[in-house]
Amino acid sequence: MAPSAVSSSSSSSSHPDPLTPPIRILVTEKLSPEGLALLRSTGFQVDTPTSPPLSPADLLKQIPFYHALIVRSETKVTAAVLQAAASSSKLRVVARAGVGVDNIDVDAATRQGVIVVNSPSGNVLAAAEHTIALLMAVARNVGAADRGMKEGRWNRGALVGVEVGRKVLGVVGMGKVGVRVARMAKGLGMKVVVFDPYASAELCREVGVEVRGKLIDMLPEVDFLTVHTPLLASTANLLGEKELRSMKKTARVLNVARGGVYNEEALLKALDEEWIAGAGLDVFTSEPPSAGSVAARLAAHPKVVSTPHLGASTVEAQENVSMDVCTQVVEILRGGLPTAAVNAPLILPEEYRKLQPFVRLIERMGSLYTQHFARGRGGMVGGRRFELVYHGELAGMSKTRPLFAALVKGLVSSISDLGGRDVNIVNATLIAKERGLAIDEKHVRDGGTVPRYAGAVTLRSVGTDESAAQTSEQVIEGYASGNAVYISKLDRFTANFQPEGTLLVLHNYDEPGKIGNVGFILGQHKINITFMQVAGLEGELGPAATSQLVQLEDGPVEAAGGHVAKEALMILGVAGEVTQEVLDELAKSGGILDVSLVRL
Ligand SMILES: NC(=O)C1=CN([C@@H]2O[C@H](COP(=O)(O)OP(=O)(O)OC[C@H]3O[C@@H](n4cnc5c(N)ncnc54)[C@H](O)[C@@H]3O)[C@@H](O)[C@H]2O)C=CC1
Ligand SMILES: O=C(O)C(=O)COP(=O)(O)O
Repeated sequence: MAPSAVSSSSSSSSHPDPLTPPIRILVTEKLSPEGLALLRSTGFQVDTPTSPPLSPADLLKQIPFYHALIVRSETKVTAAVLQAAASSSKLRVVARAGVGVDNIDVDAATRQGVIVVNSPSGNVLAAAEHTIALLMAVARNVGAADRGMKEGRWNRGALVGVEVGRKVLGVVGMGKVGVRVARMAKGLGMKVVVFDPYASAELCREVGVEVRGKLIDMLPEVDFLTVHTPLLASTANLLGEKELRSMKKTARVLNVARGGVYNEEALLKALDEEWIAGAGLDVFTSEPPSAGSVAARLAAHPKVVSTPHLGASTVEAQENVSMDVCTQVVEILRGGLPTAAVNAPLILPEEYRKLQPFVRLIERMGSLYTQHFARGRGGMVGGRRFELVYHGELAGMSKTRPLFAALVKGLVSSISDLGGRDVNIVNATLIAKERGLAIDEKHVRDGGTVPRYAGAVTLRSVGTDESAAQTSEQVIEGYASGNAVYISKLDRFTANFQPEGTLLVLHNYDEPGKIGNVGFILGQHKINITFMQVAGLEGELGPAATSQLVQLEDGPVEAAGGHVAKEALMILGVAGEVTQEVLDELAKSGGILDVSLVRL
């Protein structure tokens, strides 16, 4: 059923599509025709906005019918919208034809596995130019002069302005827009000072701006102030009463970023009480400002030049953003990768059913590696060479990027924070490089040592460092059966356990009484054992077993009963708090070689 508040069109497809047609795309705001034509040329059904636009209630009703949603700044893609979309599991992507994604609940989208993409630079020149337009308009009272002329007044005396050349412009946020504004302002003969705690010092030097360490210290020196930060919890109300009071009475402020970066009530007061001289505002906390709101009073204020969120509204910018996001939507709906994902996942929706168990398996193998081999045994993850060997059905797959990303994620996420970044398909290669992880992928069609499973993986690691400990080979093997994943080999031991929850891996001599001792220690600490498995040496029953005996100095170990002790791994699933004290007690218990605690 076609939605009532939108018109639709489609054309036949020349490309195979992984989703079941008809593939439907909802565009809720005006988008340049170039992008729409691209969508239609792929055979997708594109529903474009009609007048009046979809209400929030209508959007909730319509969204379950769509695979993609394309918006600009007016549509609020709330958690409720994403929840409604989840009812049909169709929605793959929300595309923002522009920069700011503050109107999209990105976390909720991530939780639902919906990719959010934007056009990170398609409209930044337009936004910068609009900032300069407002700068000049505010300096020369262009708005009031135009209004007066249209109303038949010739009031030159009341419209004397100020020059911008040789004045100081303060820029808050030296990102893509901020840098362009700074360059243009320099071209106008202004001195530019900037505040951006995350800006590159080199870039600032290159643009020729002076960096200030504290916003509050910069404010008293500026004649004009412009903000170019995203709207985040940390930038909301960045400019409040205290900040505005610290400025010159002749200063003028600009906002082509987002309503709310200046506290609107404080700004209104600053204008009314003449703490500052004027403002140029393109954005407001509610758009359009609701009648009687502070935003509406600001827009109507005689000292304000206001525009209705026109920063990105140029023919060129709209063509850019339209093509940027429509190209990405097509790519995602065909199972490919976006170029500007705001929340890139580890795995794309299209690949989900087939790859998901292996992504989970490999992520857990990576995490098990780090916690068992590297952390548990004082080794390292960085500086090692890893080999991911795909067997069985996986050997025939060419698109293994999510598996590579899953390994990087598993290896690094349990040991350190990623500087605020989560590993995903877009950044995995970069993060691996930063961490010094060399990862090779191999496809082995003969099934290797695990031929009985439909899809199995071997993770092998060799140190690139000179020391013996770092060069030794370490191996983990695993396989997926249905949705469940299993570890079938850990180091030299043949196992069969699900890598889940909290695990204790004890490397020990396989001799009587060991299990009882371990159980006793855990019991004393009120730790429950949820499962237990003893993993023997690989090929234990065959001739290889004898060569795997533990060598301590001169010869094989004599166990308590006088027989030769062999090594084993005891793998325990546990529930309860495993403290360092517990680990130390276990490690000291007779016959235990080492213990590692693994949380998966
Ligand atoms: N009015 C309009 O039509 C348009 C508005 N925009 C708005 O402009 C914003 C900026 O766009 P871009 O320059 O492309 O973003 P960007 O991400 O390239 O730059 C943002 C800059 O803000 C800085 N920043 C973040 N928190 C800060 C803080 N607390 N104090 C100082 N600096 C901080 C960042 O370090 C970064 O350099 C967008 O998020 C969007 O909201 C963008 C395009 C059009
Ligand atoms: O790209 C941005 O962040 C903008 O603010 C542009 O908004 P718009 O697409 O014109 O509604």
